[in-house]
Amino acid sequence: MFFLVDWDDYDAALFDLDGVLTPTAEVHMRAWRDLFTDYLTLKGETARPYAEADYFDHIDGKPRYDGVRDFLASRDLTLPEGEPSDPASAETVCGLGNRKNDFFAAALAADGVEPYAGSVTLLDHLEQRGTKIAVVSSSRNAPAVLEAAGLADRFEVVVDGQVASDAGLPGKPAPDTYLEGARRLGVDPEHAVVLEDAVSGVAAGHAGGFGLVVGVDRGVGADKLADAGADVVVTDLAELAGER
Ligand SMILES: O=P(O)(O)OC[C@H]1O[C@@H](O)[C@H](O)[C@@H](O)[C@@H]1O
Repeated sequence: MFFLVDWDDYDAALFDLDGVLTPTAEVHMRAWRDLFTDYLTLKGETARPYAEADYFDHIDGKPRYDGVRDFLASRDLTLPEGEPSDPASAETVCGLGNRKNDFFAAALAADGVEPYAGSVTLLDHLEQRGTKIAVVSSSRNAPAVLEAAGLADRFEVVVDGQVASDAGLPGKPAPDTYLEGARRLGVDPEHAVVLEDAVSGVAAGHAGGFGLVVGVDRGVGADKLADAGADVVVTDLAELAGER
């Protein structure tokens, strides 16, 4: 059998979470749809209604408030930034982001989350061969999602949205959070693999000079991931769990 990655060439793998290890990109996607559909309707805005493509084009993979700001900009709308502590009722970038988080948290509590089976197969494979692993997620919910999915104990290094915000690191598509993940693992980015399902995340891995960027196509499209800098594109991480 032919495998796409020769793990002997790399010391570490840095995984995005939502859409790569767990199917929670869909949960985020629905929460964003609920937020912006309500928001545009209640405002009586004449702006084009929210559509599924908006998630992939403006929001996917980015930190919470960047997603709000970038979607509003796509409709020529601006709001005051506000503060992360803003209540969900506040009409600010942070308030809307926190409103979306209420939708996300309710769905996570109601439905729980199971990791992708193929992703667990790859994690087991890497653990067996001693390859270092980390999670690099834009989400402030990453620790809760890892816990709910039963994956928390597998990762000593987790760079999430809260860690990035505390350290003042710009979010994806900037490479900084992935570079921080590599630094915390003690590996050279050239000898590490980034695994990402979002265009913004693939672009971050590419900009960071990582040895290999794997695009995981969960609906974005292989062409878009390759255009953003993915070296290989797979649809299931089990495709990478073997020796070449
Ligand atoms: O959970 P948070 O902190 O609101 O972060 C949201 C973002 O988290 C990312 O991991 C997802 O890929 C994004 O699409 C999502 O919008």
